[in-house]
Amino acid sequence: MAKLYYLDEVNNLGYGEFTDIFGNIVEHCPVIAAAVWSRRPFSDFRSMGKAFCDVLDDLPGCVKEGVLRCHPDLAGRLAQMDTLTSESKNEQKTAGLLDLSVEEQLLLSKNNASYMSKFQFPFVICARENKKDTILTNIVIRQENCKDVELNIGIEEVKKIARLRLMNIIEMHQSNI
Ligand SMILES: NC(=O)N[C@H]1NC(=O)NC1=O
Repeated sequence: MAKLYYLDEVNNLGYGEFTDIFGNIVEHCPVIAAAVWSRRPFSDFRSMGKAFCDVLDDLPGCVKEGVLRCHPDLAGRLAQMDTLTSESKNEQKTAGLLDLSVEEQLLLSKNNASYMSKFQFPFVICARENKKDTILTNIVIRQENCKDVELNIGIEEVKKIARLRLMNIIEMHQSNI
């Protein structure tokens, strides 16, 4: 089990250590953690989570697209090669995406490709808050949206993923130190 950090420890970290620890709160985007560092001290878990959300909200649209592009396709090539980050692998596993039937795999691959071709960024959804059936439904429905709407939905999903990843690293109980 990975070490859990108390907020008072987090508030005292230098930016190098902070970025090492929180660099994948947003998938493959350590620059977001490096920006969040300067928003310390955090009074509670909520304010730390909000700092990640605020940095994401402040990004221009083209960089938000870049953040989405740092996410792997669900049950895509990286999953098949077993080269996902440990966070993404656990999330995809929890949703049942690493255990698809041949038909489900083909359906998801086809929709990953058509979504990408329409929006030029991958379909992003918080896998831990969904199951494979809702993901397979959502990837079809969301292709009806326009690009601006999908960019916003994608970033909101990144925030949900970030909040759950943060919960795995931050000790929620008060430190007695
Ligand atoms: N494409 C996509 O949604 N990927 C992400 N979703 C999630 O919960 N973890 C991921 O890596």
